[in-house]
Amino acid sequence: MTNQNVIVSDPRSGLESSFLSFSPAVPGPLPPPGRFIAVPAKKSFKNIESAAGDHGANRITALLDSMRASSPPRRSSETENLKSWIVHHPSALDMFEEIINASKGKQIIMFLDYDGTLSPIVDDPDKAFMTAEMREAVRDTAKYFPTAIVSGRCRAKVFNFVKLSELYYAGSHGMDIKAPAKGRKYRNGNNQTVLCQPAREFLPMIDEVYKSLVEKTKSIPGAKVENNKFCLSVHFRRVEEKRWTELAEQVKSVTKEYPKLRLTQGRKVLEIRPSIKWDKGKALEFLLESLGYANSNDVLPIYIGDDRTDEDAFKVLRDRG
Ligand SMILES: O=P(O)(O)OC[C@H]1O[C@H](O[C@H]2O[C@H](CO)[C@@H](O)[C@H](O)[C@H]2O)[C@H](O)[C@@H](O)[C@@H]1O
Repeated sequence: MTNQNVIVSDPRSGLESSFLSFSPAVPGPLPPPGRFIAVPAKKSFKNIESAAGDHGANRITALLDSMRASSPPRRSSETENLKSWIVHHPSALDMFEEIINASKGKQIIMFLDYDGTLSPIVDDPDKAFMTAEMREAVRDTAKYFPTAIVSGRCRAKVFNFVKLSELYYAGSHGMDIKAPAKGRKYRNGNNQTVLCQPAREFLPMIDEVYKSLVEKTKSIPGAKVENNKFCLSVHFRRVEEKRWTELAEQVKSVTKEYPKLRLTQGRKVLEIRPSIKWDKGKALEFLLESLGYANSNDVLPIYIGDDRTDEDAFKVLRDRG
C-alpha cells in the first residue's frame, strides 16, 4: 500500500487511539490495544477553541501547549496510568454480549469517524487508505443498519476513500451532510440527497483563508494546508517541533483577520472552521432526526471515533442517556 509510518494507538494521549462510545463502561479485564469504550463523562480533552481573532501571546502559548499535548512522550513511569486508563475504558469487544442485549428491540444506527477509526493514522493525509477488509466490514454493517461516516474531511474526499454509496456522509465536521446515493431506503421524506449545509455562506471566506494559509506556511517544511470545503486543516505532523511556534504564529496571523472563524485542534492538526454552533454532535442529532429517531427510545446510536472533535458526538449520546 504505502511505505509511510502508521501511527500506533496510544490511549494515554487520548489523541492517538480510537474510542467507541456506547454505554457506561464496566471495568473488566485488561483488553488488548485497539478500540475502547469511552465514557464521555467528566474528563474531556482541553479544546483550543477561541475566536480566531484572539492573537495574543498567551493564545500562541496555549496553542503550542495544546499542539505538544497531542504527542506526549512515552515514559515507562506512565505504565501504571496506562493500566488504570484501560481499566476505566475497557475494550468494546469484551462487552459484545452487553451491546447485543442493549440493542434488543432497538434500531441500531452506526456513526463512524474516518481518520484513525476506519483508516490508520499515517504521515501523509492523502494516503490514509482504508483496507479492503475494513470496507467490507462497513459494507456489511450498512446492510443491516443506517450507517454514516462523520469526518473532518470534505465529503468528496472521504467518499473517495470509502467508496460506498449506500452510506450517509457528513463531511467538514458535519457541516456537509448527504444521504445515500444508492437506494431510497434511508432517505428523508423529500427524497433529497444533500440534506444539510449550515455553513454555505462561509465558502468564499474559507477559500480566501485557504489561499492565505498556503502562502503563509509555504516556508515551513512539512506544513500542509488541506481544504476541507467548509473548514481547513493545517497539518504539523511532518513539521519539526522547533518550528511549531512559527507555524502557530503564522496561522494566528491569518485567522486574526477573520473573527467569524474559530480554531480547534485534532491529531497533529490545527483546524479552522466557521464559528457556528455546528459540530459532529449536531450532525449526529440532525441525522437521527432525519431518520425519524429524534426523541425515540427505540434507537441505539453507536458512534466510533478517536479524536477531540468526536467528543462533541460522545456528549450528545451521553446527554441522550
Ligand atoms: O474526523 P476525521 O475523519 O478523523 O478527520 C480528522 C482529520 O483527519 C485527517 O488528519 C488526520 O489523519 C491524517 C492521516 O492519517 C494524519 O496525517 C493527520 O495528522 C491527522 O490529523 C485529515 O487529513 C484532516 O483534514 C481531518 O480534519
